[in-house]
Amino acid sequence: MSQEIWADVLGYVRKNISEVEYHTWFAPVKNLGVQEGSLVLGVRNSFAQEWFRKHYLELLEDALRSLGAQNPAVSFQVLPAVQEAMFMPQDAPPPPGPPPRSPSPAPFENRKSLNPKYTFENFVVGPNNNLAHAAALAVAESPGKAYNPLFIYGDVGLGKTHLMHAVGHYMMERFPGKRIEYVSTESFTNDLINAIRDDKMTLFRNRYRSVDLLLVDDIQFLAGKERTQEEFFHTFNALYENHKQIILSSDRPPRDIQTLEGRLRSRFEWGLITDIQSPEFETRVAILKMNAEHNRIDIPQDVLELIARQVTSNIRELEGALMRVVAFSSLNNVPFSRAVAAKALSNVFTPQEVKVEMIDVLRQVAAHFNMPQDVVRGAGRVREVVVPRQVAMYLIRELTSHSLPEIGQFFGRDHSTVMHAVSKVTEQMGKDTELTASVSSLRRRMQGLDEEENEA
Ligand SMILES: Nc1ncnc2c1ncn2[C@@H]1O[C@H](COP(=O)(O)OP(=O)(O)OP(=O)(O)O)[C@@H](O)[C@H]1O
Repeated sequence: MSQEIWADVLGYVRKNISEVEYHTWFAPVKNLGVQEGSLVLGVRNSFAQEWFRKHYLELLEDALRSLGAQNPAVSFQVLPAVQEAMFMPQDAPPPPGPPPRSPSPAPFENRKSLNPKYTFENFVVGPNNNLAHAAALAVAESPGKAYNPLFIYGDVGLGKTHLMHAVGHYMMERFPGKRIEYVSTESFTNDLINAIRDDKMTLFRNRYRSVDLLLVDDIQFLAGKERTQEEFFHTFNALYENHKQIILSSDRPPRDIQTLEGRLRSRFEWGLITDIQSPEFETRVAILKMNAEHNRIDIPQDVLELIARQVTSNIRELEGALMRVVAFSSLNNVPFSRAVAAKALSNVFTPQEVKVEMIDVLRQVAAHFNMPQDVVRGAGRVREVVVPRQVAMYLIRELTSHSLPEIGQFFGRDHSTVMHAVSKVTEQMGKDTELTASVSSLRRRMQGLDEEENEA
């Protein structure tokens, strides 16, 4: 997780200093993770340590602030000499900026590889995308036979590229040795331009016409490019006639792509056209959950739900929001809660008022005292149970607007029991240090970071 934070920090730094400075100082830094809210950076020697403290501390703190850290803290550690000697560039997190290019024969600089994350296993199926998913799976199982071409369209960030790559991965596993080419329409166009310029058209044609699976992203960008359309038309025909699979993605259906030649449009309609819509709430939560599990982040369901309510249309943004919340909580060293999530996202989205519910309080109190919720809410009369129950009643009274009888009902008691609990805890506050600490930490947790929120 701290790798994401570090990548964001580097992105920020890079925008604010020269390239030379960046490569001299920042490229060799090793991210040692976030410890107690402080970003720990490994540097090569004590000279570098001093230099960072003097020249870059503020910049790094600003970078953390931009990620939501309230009291940004950065510390430096000199790496042991051995580690330094072994400290090869590949140890460093991927630098921000364009992704490294995979080796490709000149003049085709634009060959892209499949993203390892974009597999069928990592794709959450919901009512918004189940047809596209089923079609992609069918194509992966019988390439060139099920639907050819498969045309997937939908708005930005909804999983079109993910599905295309999933077919690629599936085919690679099932049919090793098959040639798979993934290209954006822009890259296809650039390759064509380069091939024409360098007189390498035969190479270009061989490359695209000899594949078993051709994945072309953002085909809407063919609009208005006559020469590219012409070339793509021949590529398409060559592959189609040889029963090779073609999958195209676009932000709109073929009929809405302006200035697309009729013969291409009709070919795009030969196979199956399927769309992906914005995910509904449950699918968004499922996507967040899967993401969290993948990154081994233990984040409560209600926090995921809050994030899913904030970001409704674009899955890339949804994932970004989760990362923001995770970064925020780790940089400020506070546990996840709905209030923390709302705070982390308040710069990006309209702040949501987070109302504390009785059930939230019960859940947190039960977790704090390491006890099942039913027991806290139940009828037990031993002290181990009575204290947490009284604390829960006290905090509900303080943090929600429920009346005494309502709270009583929630616990299956009458209002006088609640009143007694509230005065009992009030009386003990300040005297019983353990209880005081428990109440304060629970309050903090439910209210977000600090007391000032109580007044808000
Ligand atoms: N159903 C899903 N389950 C899990 N992750 C998903 C799903 N749909 C999309 N994503 C994730 O959302 C992000 C954006 O998806 P992707 O890049 O495939 O979108 P796109 O539709 O191709 O967008 P663009 O039009 O910008 O190219 C990716 O990280 C992808 O893994």
